Amino acid sequence: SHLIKKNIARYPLPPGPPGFPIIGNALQMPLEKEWRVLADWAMKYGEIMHLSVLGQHVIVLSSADVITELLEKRSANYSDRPRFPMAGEMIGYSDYISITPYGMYHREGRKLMMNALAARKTTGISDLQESQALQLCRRLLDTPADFRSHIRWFVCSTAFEFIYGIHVDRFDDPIIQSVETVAEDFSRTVKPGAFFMDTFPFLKYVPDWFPGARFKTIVKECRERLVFARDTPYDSVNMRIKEGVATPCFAANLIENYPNPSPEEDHMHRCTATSFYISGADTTASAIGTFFLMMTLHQDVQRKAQAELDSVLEPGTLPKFNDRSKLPYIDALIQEIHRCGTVVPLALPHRTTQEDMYEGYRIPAGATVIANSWYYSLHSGLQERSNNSRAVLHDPLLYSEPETFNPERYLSKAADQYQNPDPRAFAFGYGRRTCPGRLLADDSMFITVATVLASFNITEAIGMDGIPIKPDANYLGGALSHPAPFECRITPRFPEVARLITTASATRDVIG
Ligand code: HEM
Repeated sequence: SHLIKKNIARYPLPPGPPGFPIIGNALQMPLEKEWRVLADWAMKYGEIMHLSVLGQHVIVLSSADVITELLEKRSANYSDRPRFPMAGEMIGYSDYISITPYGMYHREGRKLMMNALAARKTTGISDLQESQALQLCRRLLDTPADFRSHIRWFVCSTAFEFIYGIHVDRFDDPIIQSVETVAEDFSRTVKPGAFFMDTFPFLKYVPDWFPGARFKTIVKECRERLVFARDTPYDSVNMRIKEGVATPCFAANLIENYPNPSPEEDHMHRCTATSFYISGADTTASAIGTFFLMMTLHQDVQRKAQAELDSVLEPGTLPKFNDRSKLPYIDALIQEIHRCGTVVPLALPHRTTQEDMYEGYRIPAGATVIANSWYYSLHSGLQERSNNSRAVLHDPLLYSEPETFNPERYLSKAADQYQNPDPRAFAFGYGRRTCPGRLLADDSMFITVATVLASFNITEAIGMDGIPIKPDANYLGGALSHPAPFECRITPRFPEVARLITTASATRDVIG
């Protein structure tokens, strides 16, 4: 093996944009919407590229083939995460599944999550999602203009109820606000290069009083918020178990199944519970946000989806999970939402454990490996440019006219099985790091999309001047991408909607 290693060392690194001595491509790395620039570079340098950022090897993968080969087939070597000195070690996120190094701790945490989610149909999670979707509609009925905070309420309260058995009625509940901030902190600080700290790890040793050391204060605040969000709800479940009044939930199950945890186990359980929230709420909210945005922009798609619902549902009823197999257009719509509004455009960075070879190129050990899953831009200007860039969900070879929002592309698949692959195969990441919450997120999307479209029309908001406002479909964000704030008009499809929602939720409450 020594010989093989020596031989690999002779092979070149993959091609990439020329950098400067020492800092490499650091100055060329955009701080916003990196996926667009990386997609442009990929057109020039190919599906596997090498960048050097302050001595760190970064390998960018931009096609389904190379991603499948490396991140999936060779996943044993591509499943570590880069270290984030600030976010990971100083704030403490490295104990949470999404960026914890590959190994036992990671495997155990994932297993706990996957087991809990595999049983979702029988343990009441699906029932919870159905009733939460009705609550969401009731809120949309009462205060439609606040739809963005209703979406956030929906994902947060569903997560809280499932993890801690705590019912949260209001979005401005202090505990929800605190975990929301933690999720934002995470997205901001985990983005590679977002913070100088993670680019210049030695700054970790700068004393607090040093001018410009404000990041130390930020780290301290982030850390305190994280500890609060991790322990407050978990402790309350512990308390309720002692008092004999706990309701079934993920945390209560853990506490009951492991009656005498070691301090390490207890810490791991707390972090795993919080991981559901940190990784699951913001992501799902972004995808639901894209749903509202796309419905505002594409009335024809909305009409078709509603026509399908009307043809399948008994009059006077709202959708349930049982209806899903009869709603192929709704499923195609969800696929197109994942493609166009890619929530995690660059997945999360992976890291190689050992040196590797691919098509004559050397991939160093410890390299950061980024998969460019992104597709999307409705931006004028970028629309032309986007034809020249390359990334999986945006690859014209896979999805013809990738700029067009068109759910039908998935329905005519029989014509060519290699065209229009299900975007969920990319949108949830890759290999042994693929999103463990995928099916839960997919259920949330289905029940929200179906219930909202059965009940409401979503159209452009009307400005003060009486003219409809067309949202400009811009995306913002750190590691996660969100539709920029926009307005839309949400009106009941027919007069009995209010009664329908009330009756359906009342039936649910009785069953629950
Ligand atoms: C639309 C919703 C969602 C999207 C688009 C999404 C996407 C992703 C992506 C792209 C990754 C990175 C995979 C990789 O590194 O290759 C990921 C990781 C992860 N997601 Fe999700 N996710 C969503 C919802 C959820 C939900 C609901 C949960 C919780 C139940 C969740 C929990 C996680 C966790 C724990 C990880 C880290 C996995 C690991 O590092 O092993 N996600 N997700």
